[in-house]
Amino acid sequence: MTFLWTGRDDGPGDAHLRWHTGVRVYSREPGKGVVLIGFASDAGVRRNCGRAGAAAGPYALREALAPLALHDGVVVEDAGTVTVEGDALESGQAALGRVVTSALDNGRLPVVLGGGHEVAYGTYSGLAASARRAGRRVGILNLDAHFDLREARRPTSGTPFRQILVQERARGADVRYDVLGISRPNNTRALFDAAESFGVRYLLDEDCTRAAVAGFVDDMVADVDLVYLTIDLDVLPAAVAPGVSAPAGYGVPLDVIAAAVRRVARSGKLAVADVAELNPGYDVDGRTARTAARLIDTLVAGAGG
Ligand SMILES: N=CN[C@@H](CCC(=O)O)C(=O)O
Ligand SMILES: [Mn+2]
Ligand SMILES: [Mn+2]
Repeated sequence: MTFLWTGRDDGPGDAHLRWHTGVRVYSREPGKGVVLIGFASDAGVRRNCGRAGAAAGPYALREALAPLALHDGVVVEDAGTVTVEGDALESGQAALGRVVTSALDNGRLPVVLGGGHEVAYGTYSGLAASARRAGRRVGILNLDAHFDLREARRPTSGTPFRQILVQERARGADVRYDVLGISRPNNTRALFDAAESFGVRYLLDEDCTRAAVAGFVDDMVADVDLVYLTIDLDVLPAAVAPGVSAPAGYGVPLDVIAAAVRRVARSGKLAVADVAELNPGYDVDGRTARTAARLIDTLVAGAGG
């Protein structure tokens, strides 16, 4: 479904600016600012035996962003949505990758609105194509209760980072993968072993204090040229993020996650970001969508739009 940016209008001019009045259609020309790209998919979640519904995520995220005030001359454009039809996940990820690459090549900060966490393979593919040409080293920072390093017969929402690491190491690329918010009871021993074998650095949810997270983020940022920030909303407590496939029984507090997002956004190295796993069908009064929209606004404001 095509989204129309509409909502409450208090009058003309910057003083009354909101997302729905400020967001423009993506020009596909060189420029600055953020480009929103939807990825309507839950094919990966379904393959991973999760609760379907994340395909409605991009629409619900735009709906939650629309009424928010837009400050400080931030520039946001909307490139529309890549839709995964049926089970055609791989071609959808490739299509998303092409849009991300073109936005990067035009000098923009792509912000992808998922979609299940299978969005990550598409987002990363788009970044990798452009980073490879420029010889830049990429770090992936995943805010997630899960490693998503599953070994599976075919790609799912639980496999994207294994796909990326296997593929990049085979071609000799030194991509770094760090995860904040891992829940020990929600990842099997096999997944912790996979993380160790890939040299993944992580912080458990219980250890995510503001100070620990700040150090963790700074360490990664200092070690890479470009950061891909991926936010799986199930990293948050179920009280603020009930509308996901796998709600957290513990979760990292919102203020800690917001501080991590702000820190990466202000680092000057953020190249691309995505928000994954919003499942509006399980949301409670738009709580998860509103939380996600707030994080996207923090990210966009921090990066300077
Ligand atoms: N993106 C998926 N992540 C999780 C889902 C876990 C669950 O459904 O309980 C995973 O595969 O580990
Ligand atoms: Mn997760
Ligand atoms: Mn995930």
